Amino acid sequence: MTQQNVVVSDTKSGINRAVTVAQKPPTVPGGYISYPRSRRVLKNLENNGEQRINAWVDSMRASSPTHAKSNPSLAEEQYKSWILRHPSALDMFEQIMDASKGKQIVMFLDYDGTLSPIVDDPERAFMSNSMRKTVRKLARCFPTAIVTGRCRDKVYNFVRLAELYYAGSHGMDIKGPSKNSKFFKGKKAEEVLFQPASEFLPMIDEVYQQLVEKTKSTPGASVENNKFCVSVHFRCVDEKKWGELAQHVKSVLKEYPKLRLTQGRKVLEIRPTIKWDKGKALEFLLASLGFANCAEVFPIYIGDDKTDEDAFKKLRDRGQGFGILVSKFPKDTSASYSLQEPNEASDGLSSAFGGVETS
Ligand SMILES: O=P(O)(O)OC[C@H]1O[C@H](O[C@H]2O[C@H](CO)[C@@H](O)[C@H](O)[C@H]2O)[C@H](O)[C@@H](O)[C@@H]1O
Repeated sequence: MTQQNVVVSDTKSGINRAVTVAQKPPTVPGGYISYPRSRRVLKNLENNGEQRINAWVDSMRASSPTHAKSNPSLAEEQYKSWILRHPSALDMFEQIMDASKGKQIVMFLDYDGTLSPIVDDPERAFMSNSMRKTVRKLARCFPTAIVTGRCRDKVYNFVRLAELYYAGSHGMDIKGPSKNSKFFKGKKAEEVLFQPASEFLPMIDEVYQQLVEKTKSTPGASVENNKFCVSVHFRCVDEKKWGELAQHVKSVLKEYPKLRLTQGRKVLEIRPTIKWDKGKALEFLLASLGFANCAEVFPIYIGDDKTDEDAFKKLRDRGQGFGILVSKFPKDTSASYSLQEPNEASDGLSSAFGGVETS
């Protein structure tokens, strides 16, 4: 990423600033466990071509709950051993609170699959009122950010809380709350707008149009324009057609070496090749809040899919705070803890932080 691509009102936040590891992760059972992660970034399609697309389709099949259900006893065994390594955040509440004592908690929340349940129609992934209440409560206590693959405006329309930070398009579109946020008053934090991929906008629009055209012939496929990235949805496509749809995506992308593919839940996401992801967005937001080199911060990131792993990993590398993966099924993850579903996340957050005194 070059300096001229950056639009940032907080020049002190240091996008490229090194962050020191100031503290060890909490030593509770199931704390940071290092797992070899399957490669999820399908980069440079021209070179990696066929095999990678096939590997992605295979991995999507393998991680589909339908396949887990085909061998329930094996699935149960695997889950038991996984949950020992990634215990429920609800059960570990006291340990988590102990580890965060005396530190400033900063909350990072993914949207789809974390704050809202996964549904077939991405336009109808609404957040419940009780979840909104919980997030509002959280934001009164801690700086809170939504970090999502969605376009920032769209996710704002779902969440409708002005007091939050929003990092849309996988962190390529970050906007902070207005200056009257309580976390700005007399503090180091500054208002922020950050769009490191703005030069890609025309290219993304072009690719979006082409993908819409190319995928028309695949029943159930849909394409979503997330401003700095594009999602091609597989959820409503017959599994037998996944390979074909992935080939369509590949055929469009081969003309755009400056774009790359990542994988989410039954979705392929097309985004600029800049070195930016949810982990970098987390780091950027911490720096914007004045916590770049601070040992007294305790970031908590809750997310459900592969793109959230960059943030989980960032926390592990910083040795601060922890990640919570929302999943009913065992997944290779750098998160420390787990929650089963968005409802659990709502209940957990509400009971965990509902009574916490604001600083
Ligand atoms: O980073 P996230 O907030 O998790 O966003 C990632 C993608 O989420 C959305 O897709 C997912 O949720 C849809 C609605 O429940 C579901 O239909 C789809 O299968 C999931 O992949 C969103 O529509 C995508 O654009 C985001 O990239």
